[in-house]
Amino acid sequence: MTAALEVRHVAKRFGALTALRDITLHVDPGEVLGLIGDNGAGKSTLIKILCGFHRPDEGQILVNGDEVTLRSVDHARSLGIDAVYQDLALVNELSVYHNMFLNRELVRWPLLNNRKMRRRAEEHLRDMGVDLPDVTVEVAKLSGGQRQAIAVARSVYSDARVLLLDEPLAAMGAKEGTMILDLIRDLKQRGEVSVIIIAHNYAQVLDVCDRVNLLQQGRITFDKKAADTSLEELTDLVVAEYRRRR
Ligand SMILES: Nc1ncnc2c1ncn2[C@@H]1O[C@H](COP(=O)(O)OP(=O)(O)OP(=O)(O)O)[C@@H](O)[C@H]1O
Repeated sequence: MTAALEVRHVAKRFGALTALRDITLHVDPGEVLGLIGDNGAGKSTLIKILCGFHRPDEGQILVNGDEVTLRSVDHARSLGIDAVYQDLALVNELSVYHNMFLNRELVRWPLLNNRKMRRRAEEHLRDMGVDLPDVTVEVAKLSGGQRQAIAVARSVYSDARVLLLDEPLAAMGAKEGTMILDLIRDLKQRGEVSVIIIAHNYAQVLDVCDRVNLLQQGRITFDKKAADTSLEELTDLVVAEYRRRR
């Protein structure tokens, strides 16, 4: 199977600091890959390379088997790679549905076609199982989990083929976390989108991911199917690493 996104021997340095050394990984079409690792292991740097924000110093990136140079976040997006960061890039003062259509508003000349955008946003969010009573409400009034869900839904709506989620469950309550996990499960069931997800809660990672990669000091040191590993194994690996570094 040709990977939806593949990384070969990628290295990234920030001055004297080597953040990524020799990263090789892939995510298959429709697969959910969990990326775990200690603080400072390089997870966010890798995601930022994959979404076109940072340029790697070495190595190749392949999208559907074709080597690409990701020139910018917009360029990566045009190739179907979209990242949802912790700060989300939603506009707090705008409504849910305006955020869903940010930069690609539906227009009925000379005005925005608000009715149509509202209806489409409602349909899409309902279709994705995102539970929101009112899409006209300002994003600022929503919870972190609801905002995260909207950001993910917006990326999927924009035809993303590979979704990069940097700690989507961080600082979230149980109910909100469940909504995001359900959303990811739903995406997985449809098999339309590949997901790379950074998370610190290994139980959730095992619950929602097909495969897990561990990043340690800028290297991938572990690659197993979720079904072939366990919470104990993942915890032991990270604890061993922590002990080694102390
Ligand atoms: N823009 C930057 N300039 C300089 N150093 C950076 C930059 N971004 C990241 N680093 C360094 O690169 C290393 C990897 O950082 P990164 O944020 O990728 O780790 P991480 O695994 O995502 O950690 P965390 O789980 O704490 O978010 C760290 O030592 C960090 O200080």
